[in-house]
Amino acid sequence: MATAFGLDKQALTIIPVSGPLEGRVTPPGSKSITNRALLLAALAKGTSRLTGALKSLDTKLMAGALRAMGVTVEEPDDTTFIVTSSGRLAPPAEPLFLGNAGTAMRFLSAAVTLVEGTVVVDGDAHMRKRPIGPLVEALRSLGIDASDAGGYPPVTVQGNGTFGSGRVEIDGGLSSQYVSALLMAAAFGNGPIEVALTGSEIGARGYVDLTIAAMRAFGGEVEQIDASSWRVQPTGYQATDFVIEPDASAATYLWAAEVLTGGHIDLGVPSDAFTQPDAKAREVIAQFPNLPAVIDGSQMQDAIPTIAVLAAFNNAPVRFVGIANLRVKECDRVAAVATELSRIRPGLGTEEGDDLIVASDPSLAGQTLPARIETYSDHRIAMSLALAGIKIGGITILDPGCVAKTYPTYWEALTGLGVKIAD
Ligand SMILES: O=C(O)C1=C[C@@H](OP(=O)(O)O)[C@@H](O)[C@H](O)C1
Ligand SMILES: C=C(OP(=O)(O)O)C(=O)O
Repeated sequence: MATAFGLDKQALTIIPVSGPLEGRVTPPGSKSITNRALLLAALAKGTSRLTGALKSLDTKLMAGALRAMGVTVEEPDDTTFIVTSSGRLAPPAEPLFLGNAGTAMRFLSAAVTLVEGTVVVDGDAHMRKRPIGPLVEALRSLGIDASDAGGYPPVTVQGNGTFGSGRVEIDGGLSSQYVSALLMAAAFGNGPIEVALTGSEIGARGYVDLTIAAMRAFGGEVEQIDASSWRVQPTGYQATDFVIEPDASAATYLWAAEVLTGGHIDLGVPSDAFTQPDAKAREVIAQFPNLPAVIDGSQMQDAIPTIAVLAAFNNAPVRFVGIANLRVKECDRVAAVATELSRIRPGLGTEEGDDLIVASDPSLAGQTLPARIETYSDHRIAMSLALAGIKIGGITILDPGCVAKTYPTYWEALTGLGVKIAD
């Protein structure tokens, strides 16, 4: 298959647009929902058909890991996975390699406890800097033989085919994915399992809601006991056909491109149809060029780089709060956004503690400010900073292929809207 536009280039330069961006772009399927559905389908006996799915690096890594554990994952077209499973995961011949896919790494670290045998769950050099200690501790508290490398991947699990029973506590402050991972595996307990948060903080709660909705779609029984605990019944999962909605985080770039250029981009899906947390960004983005002075990013974390770049063109400065865990995403996104905005104009982005402050300047639009943007292997840094290039001349995005993690056709989406991109 031909490489999607720009993925094989070392750098791309965005040519500013003079008018509004108009057109129709449907974002790819949700990464979060696709990787939940792939796992749940693999844990269900029978065949599940997942449509509207994302085909990207993160979902290919999840699918590859499931195949390595004996699950049949077919791909009849660009948006469908057909998953056929015995309902059990077989020991893989080699360590599972999950690149920098946080969902795959965290969800599988818990799910491989259902394998009878030893499984090593590993990622790339970036993933090996993303904490996983709280999840491994939680697994151990259930009596599971699990270890990590000083709180980071690789994770080694000696599974015995079940997930224990009783109550497991987890601090979801660094990542809500730990909570989602435990909830999904908990359907294989020896009895009901209660999953309880220890800290009051838990990234974006909306991701736990997505997990619960996906579990229920695959026949799981999970009830919320109170604001910080859930009970999962030992039902396992049932194969089903499942439709995946478009990715709300991907949509944020299109919503931002729309307001930045005063255009109209039809995503083919109404913004209130999304169930993912980042859909909350739509209301915030709609306030441009009068974004709030303080934006709490805790419930729409992946949208913050997008809104931060938009904020550079806002009428007044914006402080982003509640974003400490952006420091442990694909890269330290607080530092990366501050550094790269300031590469465009010194002082445009600054860090204050874990807050990010964007010193807005509407007159940036129309200027030529050559900058070679480092992307730190982080798709969201590439995709968000590219938005600056729609209004400012001379913006070059290095390693543009990193968008393949979640949005391989991103550059095509922009060119399809009329944005000119040079090698
Ligand atoms: O559960 C999920 O699908 C996700 C949860 C969030 O991560 P954390 O829970 O690590 O904050 C988000 O940033 C990530 O892109 C996807
Ligand atoms: C944080 C992200 O991904 P993950 O944690 O799934 O690697 C993201 O897609 O922005």
